Amino acid sequence: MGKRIDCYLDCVSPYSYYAFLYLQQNKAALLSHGVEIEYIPVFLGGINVGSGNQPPWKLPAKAAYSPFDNKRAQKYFGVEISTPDFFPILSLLPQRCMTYVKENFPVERYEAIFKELWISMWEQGNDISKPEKMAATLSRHFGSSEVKQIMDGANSPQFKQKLNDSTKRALDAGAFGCPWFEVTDGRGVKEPFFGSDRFHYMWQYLDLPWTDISIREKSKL
Ligand SMILES: N[C@@H](CCC(=O)N[C@@H](CS)C(=O)NCC(=O)O)C(=O)O
Repeated sequence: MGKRIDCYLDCVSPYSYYAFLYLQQNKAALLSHGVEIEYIPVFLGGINVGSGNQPPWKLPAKAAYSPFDNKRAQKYFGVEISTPDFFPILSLLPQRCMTYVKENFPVERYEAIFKELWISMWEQGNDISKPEKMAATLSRHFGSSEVKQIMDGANSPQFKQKLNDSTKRALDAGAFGCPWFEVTDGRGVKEPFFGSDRFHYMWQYLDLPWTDISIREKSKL
C-alpha cells in the first residue's frame, strides 16, 4: 500500500504557503521513502462554514497571538510576507483556477503556479481575487491563450463544482482549517493532520526515520 500525503491548501492561507514550501523542499526525500504528495485546492471559507469554525483573526485572543506565530513561521520556513491591506480576500477565483490547472496541465506547472499565487498575494501585495490581477499572475507561467483558457475554465459550472467537491472532500476528512492533510500510512490507514507545524508527527505516523520537523541541516533551511 502506498504512503501518501493529500494536502488541502488555499492561497488565502499563509500557513498553507509554509506547508507547501516545506513539502516541496522535501519532496525528493519523501519520494525516496515511497511517500507521494498531492496538493488539492480548497475554499477555506467553505471549510470554516462547513466545520463551524471561524478564521483565527475573528477571535481577539487568536488575532493578538497570530502575528507572533506568523513571524516565527516565516523565519523558520525562510520566507518574508506581509498581510496586504485588502486581506481577507474571497479566494474562489484563484482556487478555481488552481482546480482547472491541476486537471489540465502537467503537475510541475500546476505546482509552480500554485506557489506563484502566494508570491503574488503575500510577497508582492496583489489582490488576486480580482480577475485582472489573477490573469496577470497566471501570465508569469502561461501564454495568453492558456491564461484565457484557465480563466474561462475557472468560471465554468464544472470547475466551480469541482472546487466545491474538493472542499467537501476536505470536510469529510475532518478539516476545520488550512493547511489540512490526510495522510495514508503503509497499511492504507488514514489520519488527519492540521497545520504547517505538525510534520514531525507526520513523519512518525509514516514510520520515516526523521524524529524532528526538520530533516535538513539548519543552515539549509
Ligand atoms: N498552527 C498552525 C496554524 C494554521 C492556521 O492558523 N491556519 C489558519 C488559516 S491560515 C486556519 O485555518 N485556522 C483555523 C484554526 O486555527 O482553527 C500552523 O502553524 O500551521
